[in-house]
Amino acid sequence: MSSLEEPLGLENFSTCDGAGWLQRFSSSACRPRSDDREMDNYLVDCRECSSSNSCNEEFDWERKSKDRFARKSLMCRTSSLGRRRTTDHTCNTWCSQDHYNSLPSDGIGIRHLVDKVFRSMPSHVKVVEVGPRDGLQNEKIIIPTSIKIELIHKLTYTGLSVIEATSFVSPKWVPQLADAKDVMKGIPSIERIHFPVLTPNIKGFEAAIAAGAKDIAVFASASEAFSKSNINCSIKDSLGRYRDVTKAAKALGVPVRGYVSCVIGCPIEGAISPTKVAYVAKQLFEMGCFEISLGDTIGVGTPGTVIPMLHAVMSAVPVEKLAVHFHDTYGQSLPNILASLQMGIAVVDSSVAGLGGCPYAKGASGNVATEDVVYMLNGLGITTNVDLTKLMAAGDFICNHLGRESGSKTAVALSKIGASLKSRPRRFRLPQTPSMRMRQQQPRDFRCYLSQLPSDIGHGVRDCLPTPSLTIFPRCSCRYRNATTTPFPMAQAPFRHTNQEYAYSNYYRFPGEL
Ligand SMILES: CC(C)(COP(=O)([O-])OP(=O)([O-])OC[C@H]1O[C@@H](n2cnc3c(N)ncnc32)[C@H](O)[C@@H]1OP(=O)([O-])[O-])[C@@H](O)C(=O)NCCC(=O)NCCSC(=O)C[C@@](C)(O)CC(=O)[O-]
Repeated sequence: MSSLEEPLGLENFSTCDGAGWLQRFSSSACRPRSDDREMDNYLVDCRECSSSNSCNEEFDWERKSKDRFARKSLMCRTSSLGRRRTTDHTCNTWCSQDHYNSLPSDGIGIRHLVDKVFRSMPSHVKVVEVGPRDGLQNEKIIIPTSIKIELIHKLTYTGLSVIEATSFVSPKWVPQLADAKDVMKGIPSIERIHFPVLTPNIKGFEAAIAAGAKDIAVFASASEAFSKSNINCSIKDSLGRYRDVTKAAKALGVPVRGYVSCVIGCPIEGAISPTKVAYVAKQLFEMGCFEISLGDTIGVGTPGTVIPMLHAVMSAVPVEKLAVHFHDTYGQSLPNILASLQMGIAVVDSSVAGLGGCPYAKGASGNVATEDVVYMLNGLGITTNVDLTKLMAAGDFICNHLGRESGSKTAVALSKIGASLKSRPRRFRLPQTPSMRMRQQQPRDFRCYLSQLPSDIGHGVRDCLPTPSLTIFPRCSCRYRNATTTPFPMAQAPFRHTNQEYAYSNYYRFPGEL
């Protein structure tokens, strides 16, 4: 038995039916037993401590940070209009990275406080967007290729550096992604963004390369039963196939990402041993995958089961090569991500608007929503380079098409706040000039300004450069014309509330005469 296969003592989960289902994945076995005196004493101590004055010192930092927070939001609500940031930004203030850059005056920032509590958190997290692939693969009604391409385009404006585009799998198995080749044709060529595609075998790999893929991913499972139902072969056979794929990819200099699915539980087998996960992850890593994404495919994990799994995998694969991929079936994704970050993981997979589910994992809900991940990371002062407003616009787009509400709590909450702010009278004064006209003589500034506009509108205007003019009229309506004065289709549409604010806050920053 190799060291990888040595038991960690966690694989003896009992298998049970019905109500026992949840227990199969819980870590209740790790909780203190009621007869554990030491633990009882500890709990009593904590309770006393939290209600006694003697502990004031320990909790002082917490109170101070609350005070600062309250002061800051008050400042935001009352600050005058001549400043760069407009006042009415309650929701933006909460969720933007800027909030964490403007630290409290005594120099102790939120990031510092976060560091004190969560010691080994990364300062930057790479968010891997899997919405166009994992998010859409389970949709029953076939989504037009043009919509998939448009979604990818919208995601490219958000700052994401990895957007998983599609899969080159059998169309009989996943009909939704039968248009993989056509999707690839519509993907923009942007240096800084990677668009990996899933390939289950050498046939898929060849098709992906022929379609122009520059990054690929292979997907194995830690569950024997799931491997058979998902890719119709055993774990051993799948690893054999992936060796061929990684070899072929290496010859072409194509980077390969490896997935391990069912890292906590399997819809057929139940709980999965961390040692099995570590074994499959190690195999993928050794065959040349540059990153291993650990997928809780059916979303049954909690920090209590995720931590031991990560612990086992980290003994086989360096932590900087690991990513986590959570589905949100039981609402545990964010705590699981937080636990993973604390263990040093700095790559998180997620899906815009929480789209998703695996066709071969019944009951698996969507991936954790990218908006929720970015909101949490912003809150922790961890950078992602992802623009939440643009992300929400991409989420709105696909949700409108699918005719359903976003699966992101952040997106739902922020759009509700946006809607209620819209109905309130505006607090800020408009600029002195009744209209601002930016002409071509300032092409650089103009472009810079446009790049800050909401992506769908900014993109359209950029298309008609170098001869556009842009006029922002009071009352926050925005119109575009090109040189031939053809009205731009988006021109008539007034900005949505959040976008209005966005445009105005940037207006104050815009250099040059207006
Ligand atoms: C692996 C196979 C192809 C085996 O499928 P199979 O039926 O065993 O394969 P086969 O070799 O017997 O071929 C059957 C037919 O499929 C064709 N074929 C064979 N390969 C390909 C290919 N690459 N692309 C297109 N066509 C292909 C092949 O040419 C043949 O066509 P026919 O002669 O009948 O006309 C199939 O089982 C399959 O496509 N499975 C993919 C299922 C899938 O995509 N599942 C969702 C992935 S999500 C996941 O795994 C979890 C993850 C990654 O998201 C992480 C997480 O959430 O935790």
